[in-house]
Amino acid sequence: MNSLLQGVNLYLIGMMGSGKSTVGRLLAKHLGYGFVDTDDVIVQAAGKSINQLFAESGEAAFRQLESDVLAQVCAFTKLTIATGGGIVTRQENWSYLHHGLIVWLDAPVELLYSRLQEDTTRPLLKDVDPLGKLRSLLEQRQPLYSQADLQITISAEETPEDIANRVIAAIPSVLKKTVSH
Ligand SMILES: Nc1ncnc2c1ncn2[C@@H]1O[C@H](COP(=O)(O)OP(=O)(O)O)[C@@H](O)[C@H]1O
Ligand SMILES: O=C(O)C1=C[C@@H](OP(=O)(O)O)[C@@H](O)[C@H](O)C1
Repeated sequence: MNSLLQGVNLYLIGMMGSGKSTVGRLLAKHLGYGFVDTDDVIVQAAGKSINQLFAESGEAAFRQLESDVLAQVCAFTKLTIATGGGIVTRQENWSYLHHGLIVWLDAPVELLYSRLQEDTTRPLLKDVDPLGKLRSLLEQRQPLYSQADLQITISAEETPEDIANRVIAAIPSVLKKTVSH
């Protein structure tokens, strides 16, 4: 385990497609941590896909489930947690996120779009203009994502392993900052 983190959870935030689940799994392995994807927990608990939940119960109901899952996950330590892209939009979620170290995977919308073009599992992208939708979501959420402890700006050339290594390398500097505040 990364002794500097001392079991503190790592929360990955960022837009859909930024790589939270992919990089999160690698980070968990590197840190000797468990891995949780809040979307997966919601799907398992509800017995429905995210698309079904949005269609049948609406986004507000999904957001409530998301907050419930986050609250439960926070009770554990030694976890890397890939959150859903919209988790930052509820103020109450921030008190949970701040239990751990918050890492923002910041990827350009064009890269998100290229990764999610063929994807049918993100209900918010079922839009006549999915690229425009990604742009407007990022514009709304950027001030929220920027409240993360650590911002990792991602380029198209980087592999998930490169990004995970960069997060690990940056952790000591963030911990120092947190202590000196
Ligand atoms: N660094 C990367 N390079 C290439 N493809 C990636 C990278 N990170 C993620 N992907 C791909 O992009 C898509 C979205 O990644 P995912 O981890 O599900 O993002 P998120 O959890 O943030 O929505 C997946 O198909 C994944 O394989
Ligand atoms: O950005 C969002 O509001 C959402 C992102 C998705 O998670 P990922 O960021 O893991 O794709 C999922 O929670 C849902 O489709 C809503």
